[in-house]
This record gives sequence, structure tokens and C-alpha cells, in this order.
Amino acid sequence: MSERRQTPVRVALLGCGTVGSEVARRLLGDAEELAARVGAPIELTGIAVRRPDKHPELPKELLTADASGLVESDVDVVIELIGGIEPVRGWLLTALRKGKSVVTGNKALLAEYGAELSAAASESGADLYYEAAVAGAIPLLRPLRESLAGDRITRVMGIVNGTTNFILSAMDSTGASYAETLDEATRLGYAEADPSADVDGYDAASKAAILASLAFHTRVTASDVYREGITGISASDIVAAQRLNRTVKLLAICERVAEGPEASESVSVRVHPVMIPRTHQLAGVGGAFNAVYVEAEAAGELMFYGQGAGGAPTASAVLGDLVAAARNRVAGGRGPRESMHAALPVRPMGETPTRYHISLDVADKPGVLAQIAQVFAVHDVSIAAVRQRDKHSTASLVVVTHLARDAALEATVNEISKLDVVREVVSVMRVEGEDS
Ligand SMILES: NC(=O)c1ccc[n+]([C@@H]2O[C@H](COP(=O)([O-])OP(=O)(O)OC[C@H]3O[C@@H](n4cnc5c(N)ncnc54)[C@H](O)[C@@H]3O)[C@@H](O)[C@H]2O)c1
Ligand SMILES: N[C@@H](CCO)C(=O)O
Ligand code: NA
Repeated sequence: MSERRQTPVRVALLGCGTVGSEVARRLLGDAEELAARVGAPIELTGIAVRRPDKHPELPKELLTADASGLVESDVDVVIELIGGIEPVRGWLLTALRKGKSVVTGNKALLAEYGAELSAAASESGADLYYEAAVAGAIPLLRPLRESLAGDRITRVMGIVNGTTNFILSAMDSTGASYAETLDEATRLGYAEADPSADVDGYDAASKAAILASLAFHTRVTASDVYREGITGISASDIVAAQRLNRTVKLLAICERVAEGPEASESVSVRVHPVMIPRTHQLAGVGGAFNAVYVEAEAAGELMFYGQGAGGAPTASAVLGDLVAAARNRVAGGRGPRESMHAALPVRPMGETPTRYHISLDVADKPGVLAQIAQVFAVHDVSIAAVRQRDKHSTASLVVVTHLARDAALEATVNEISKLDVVREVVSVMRVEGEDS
């Protein structure tokens, strides 16, 4: 029989919505098994909810509307699944300063106040775990923070928002509008309380900030991340991608960039829609699934794939963190600290090298291509491929560029859109991956 200490690890749960209710269910239902894994009983001492009378499924004596009081009570670990910045930030700082470990899935808070929370944890010796905050159930932050701590990560790129991936997958396969599928994503528990966080890219940008911070040992906050959401994606963008045997995904891209005369290193962290070849491994990631590529100098390419949203999958990550924090309590130690020593500068989006796909309807007459090519040349943007298809009196022209400064590409598109011979700019989007 394994040895088990009798003093329980006391746990408070804040929030009992999509994720919190799954965590409560598992804590109450699997208590024996969790205790065996931790080496001590896990005692859920209270659950803070907005309206205790609305939770007949939970033991009445555990419910409270006083989250602050629960944080101040005699607990070892606080699990926070409410979301948002205030008042949660204050509660978690209080908990950490008093030496209580914190487990949270709150990416919005971490992407803005990660440094403050981490410092509070370090000072008191408490743990701060947040695997659920990025890519739900997928173990990703622990691999970045621990398994790859001896390697040099060069790039992290992937699909980190289930709601938008669910919407884009449906737009691609059925031609549905994003409004139609957003309701379904909300019903399934993927969407944030305010779905603008998903469709405008804020959620993915918070996750990108967290990923870049851990990957590059550099504190990156949400405001450092260039962000575009999916509300501007039209049916013509989807069709333009399909014509090139590509599909549209909202990607978070975090990479080291060394360019310029001194080749000094910086990091580029961004979230925006991207056209990728349908043969690309990320193209096959559908629904609320997430997938993240990590490229490291010695390890090479790694891919992490799985359920990135939803109550039960996210609860898996939360409980994994709880077991880690509780084991540390039992052993009298603490988990690994974050290392943010590299402090690399964050490169502005305009200076980041990207590639564009531009689809235009142009007049079908001599000299048009030359005029358009001239605008690219003026902005020092090199063209990788041009495809033309005739339609009655106009021609459909598709241009894919080589890598260029994003600002130069944007200026090129602005100038081209003003040419008399350009009837319509049908679609403009960044591209990743090589066509096979
Ligand atoms: N749903 C997911 O798939 C998912 C995945 C990963 C991370 N997360 C993160 O987990 C957190 C919770 O997400 P969710 O989807 O469960 O949200 P949710 O909106 O379903 O649940 C939040 C709950 O907190 C409650 N609450 C609000 N203020 C409170 C207060 N003062 N005291 C007590 N309870 C209060 C709300 O009533 C609600 O029930 C968020 O930070 C979210 O970003 C969610
Ligand atoms: N709203 C988020 C939840 C998971 O973090 C998503 O759709 O991915
Ligand atoms: Na995760």
C-alpha cells in the first residue's frame, strides 16, 4: 500500500461555469483516486459562485457567493475559473502573497499581469500553474517550460482558438457565415463569455503572448501582440483560398527574427488569418481542435494536437495542474520558476517579414500587368507567382509574393487598389507554407 499523509491539501474553487463545473464534478467524484496520486487527501473546502441557489447539483455546504472570503480562508490551493481581469487579479495576488498556490485557465489575466502574478508566487514560494490557459487539454505550457528548457526554440505556430477554428472550418466546408456557426460554438461551451474575445482575436493574442513568453524567455504581454480576428473574412476570401488549393486558418505565430545589418535578434508575435495549403498539417485541424507546431534547434519540429476548448478537456489540464501543485505541497517543494532573462525586443508588425496573397479583378487589356508589377517593384516586394484567368471584360489576377516587410506589402496593396485598371480587390491575406 502506498503511503499517504493524513493532512489534506485544502482546495478552493472560484467559478463554476463550463470548466469549473467539470472540475467540481471530478474533485467530488474522483477524490480517492486523486488522493492516491497526490499522496494526501484533496479536500474541496468551498466553491465560489455568483448565485448559490442556482447549483442544486452541488453540496450546499460548499457553495458561497463570497469568493474573496474563500480565498482568505484556510486553503492551500486556489483554482480560479471565473475569467477576466478584475476582481480576479486582486484575489489571486492575495492568495499567492499568502503562500497559497494558484491554478488558473485565465489567459486574459496572465497575458497582461503574468509578471506580477509570477513575482508574487516567487516571493512567497507558492506555485502558479496555468496549463488550461493555452490550448485547453493539450499539454503545451509544461513542455515549453520544462521539457524544452534545455533547447533553443525558434518558432511556435498554431491554431489556439477553438471557436474561430470551428467557424472557419464550417465556412470552408459548408459556406456558412460566421454568425451562424458562432451560436453553435457558444452552445458547445467553446466561446468566451464575450465572444468578441474569440472572433476579434483577443483570446488567441493572449495565448500567443503566453506562448512567446515561455518559448523565448522574454515577457510578452497582450498589447505587444499584433492582432487581427476573423470578422473580416468573407465568402470571397474562402473561395479565393479554395481556388489555390488553400484554406484559411486563424494562426498564432511567435518567432525569432534576426534581420538587418547587425542581425540583432527580436521576436515577432502575431495573430491573424492565414492562407495555408490544404496539404499543410494545420489545414486538417477541424472544429474546436487546436494544433501547435514548436520548432527548436536541437529537437527539430514538434506538433501538439488535441481538444483546445470545452469543459471536460479543459478540466483535464486544470486537474493536472492541481495534482502538480498538491504534490509539491506534500513534498514540501515548489514547481519550476519562469525564466524571462532573455528580454528580447518585440518587433513591430510592419517590420516583420510576411508573404501576401492578393486576388484582384482587373481590366483585361495590354499593359495592366506591367502597371501592377511596377507598384510591387517600387515597394521592393518580389513576386513569387502570378495567375490570370479571363472573365468577360475583366481578368482575375492572383499574385503571391515572396517574403517582404509587412508594411511594404500593405503599402503595395493600398497603392494597387487605387489604380484605375483595378476594378476590385477581391481578397488580401497573408500566406504560410509551400504549395506541394
Ligand atoms: N470554456 C473553455 O473551453 C475554456 C478553455 C480554456 C480556458 N478557459 C478559461 O477558463 C475560465 C472560465 O471559463 P468558462 O468557459 O468556464 O467560463 P464561464 O463563463 O462558463 O464560467 C465562469 C463562471 O464564473 C462565474 N462568476 C463570475 N463572477 C463571479 C464571482 N464574482 N464569484 C463567483 N463566480 C463568478 C460566472 O457566473 C460563471 O458561472 C476563463 O478564464 C476562460 O478563459 C475556458
Ligand atoms: N474560447 C476559447 C476557449 C479555450 O481557451 C476557444 O474557443 O478556444
Ligand atoms: Na494546455
